[in-house]
Amino acid sequence: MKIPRLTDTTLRDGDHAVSHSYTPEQVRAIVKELDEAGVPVIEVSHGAGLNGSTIQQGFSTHSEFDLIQVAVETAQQAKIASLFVPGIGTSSELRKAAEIGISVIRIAVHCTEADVTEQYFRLAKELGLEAVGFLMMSHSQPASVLAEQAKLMESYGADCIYVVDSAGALVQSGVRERVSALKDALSIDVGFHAHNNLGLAIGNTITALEAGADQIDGTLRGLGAGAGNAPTEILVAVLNKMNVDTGVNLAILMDAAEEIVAPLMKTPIVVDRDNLSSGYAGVYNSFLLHVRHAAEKFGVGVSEIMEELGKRNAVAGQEDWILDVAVELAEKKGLKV
Ligand SMILES: C[C@H](O)CC(=O)C(=O)O
Ligand SMILES: [Mn+2]
Repeated sequence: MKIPRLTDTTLRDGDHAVSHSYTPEQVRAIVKELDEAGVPVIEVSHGAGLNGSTIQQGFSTHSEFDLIQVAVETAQQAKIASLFVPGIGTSSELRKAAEIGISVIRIAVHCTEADVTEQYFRLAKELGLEAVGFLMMSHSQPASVLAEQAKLMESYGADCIYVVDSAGALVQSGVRERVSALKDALSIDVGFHAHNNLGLAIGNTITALEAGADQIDGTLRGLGAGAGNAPTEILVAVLNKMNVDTGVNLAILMDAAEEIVAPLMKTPIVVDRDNLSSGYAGVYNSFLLHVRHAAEKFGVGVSEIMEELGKRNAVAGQEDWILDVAVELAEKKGLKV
């Protein structure tokens, strides 16, 4: 197995889990440790990507550009990345992040919408950025469709394409099929981004590497949307045991996870009924907190809402469906709405 490039997204995927409340001091502390540990890429931005601080996606406590600035100033060796979702972010935010000093932009779309990314890949290359394609909700399409979408992004100038298990819905055979299909179709790197809704984030990430993935994601303590991601410190420990030396210092990661990130978590990230029902139904992890609020407001179950959203194949940007489903379920039960 080749040595993968590791991206830590505690300060982006984890932003969902802390309800977009990261402070400059927290960003400085986490970047310092990840950088000293030798993590090559650190992703920092609103959980929904640049310009994500909105009523729909959740307002940030601090300007993401201030947080990105802190990260760029703190990192000595690590590249700083940001996420970009067309339709949430615009070219001006992409330019601003490049001016601040990010080196990598990860352009994320639903896995059938690659065609809307062309202008942003072109702009990213014009700005001298490494450009990574993020095919979100990759469980929802067969490997052949993902390969077609990935080839489109490659033609636009992408340097790597990720299979993104946004719902944590993939089992290992599904990971293997998708990563292998992209490896066969592309001449650029392939990555994998896991969520842990079925308790498979580590296993799926190792399966992705065995299928040829070149890049993988993790978050300290697994701090990410919903059921969280593959914990970076566990990934490095497992890879060490497999004699795959990422060059990342495990002890520093373990201390950072234990002493900096864990205290930020209001509740530990576990695969509870909410997260399991979400992954089982194939619902986007960043819907979780919105679904919990709607379930409480209308007196219906989280898992009931998740099951219905899964049936409707809700995708990023359709957070408004959460309220519709909650109201319909409450009305069916004869509850006051
Ligand atoms: C915008 C999403 O949070 C990107 C991501 O991390 C995922 O789809 O998973
Ligand atoms: Mn994610």
